[in-house]
Amino acid sequence: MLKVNNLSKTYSKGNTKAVDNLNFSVKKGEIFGFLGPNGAGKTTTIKMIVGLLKPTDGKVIINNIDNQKNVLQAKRHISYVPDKPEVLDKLKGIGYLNFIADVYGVKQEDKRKRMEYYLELFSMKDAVNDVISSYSHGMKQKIALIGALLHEPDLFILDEPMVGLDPKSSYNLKEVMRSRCEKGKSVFFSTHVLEVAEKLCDRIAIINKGKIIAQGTMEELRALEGEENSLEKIFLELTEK
Ligand SMILES: Nc1ncnc2c1ncn2[C@@H]1O[C@H](COP(=O)(O)OP(=O)(O)OP(=O)(O)O)[C@@H](O)[C@H]1O
Repeated sequence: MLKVNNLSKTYSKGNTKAVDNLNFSVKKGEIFGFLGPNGAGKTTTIKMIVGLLKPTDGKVIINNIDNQKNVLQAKRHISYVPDKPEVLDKLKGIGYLNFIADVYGVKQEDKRKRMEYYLELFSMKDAVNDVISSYSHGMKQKIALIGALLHEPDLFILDEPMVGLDPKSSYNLKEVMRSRCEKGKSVFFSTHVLEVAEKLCDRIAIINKGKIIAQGTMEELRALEGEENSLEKIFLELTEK
């Protein structure tokens, strides 16, 4: 589903590599967690995966499509929700959702059913006719999430998705992530919430100072640092080395 090959990024302002030769892949039907301390390179990596930043080196392949050679085709397979979603403020929630569904060519009947389902799930039915500029941070995040789910992406990419969500919405989002994987779709997300990663992810990669320092299933990560260790302990031990 997603292959990241020798991916690097050096910002023109900085001398050091923000992302340094990353290699990993996300399989069909898998939830993949991307963990790392502040400034480790998570957002930079995600922006390269979704085609918002040009890599200095390396490749991103989405469903066998090189995202630098065929940006639009690659984008059809993904949805991305950034950590601070910038949804079109002047639109009403419903206008935004219709706009996104039309961009992706979602059929009317599918659009109606999916909107109804996700608006109910994320308690946004009452707010959908209000202007987005009147929404709270969490509500903006939820309308962005709903918009991102309308075209049933093969790969759902989320940067810090739990930040700003109330417990019920956070729980529901985790359920959505699980159900996407049961349908053979994939999820890639960054998080600082280690308990979420531990419970939810099939595989995890830990990035520190631009480099992946460990990746694998929870069992494989535990084998690196000791059988009994929680992800928190493994994370702290690996990132403080
Ligand atoms: N536009 C930019 N120009 C120059 N340097 C940048 C830019 N964006 C990020 N960086 C640098 O790249 C490195 C990685 O940043 P990035 O935002 O990818 O980290 P992150 O893991 O997402 O961090 P956080 O968890 O704090 O959000 C940092 O050293 C940061 O200062």
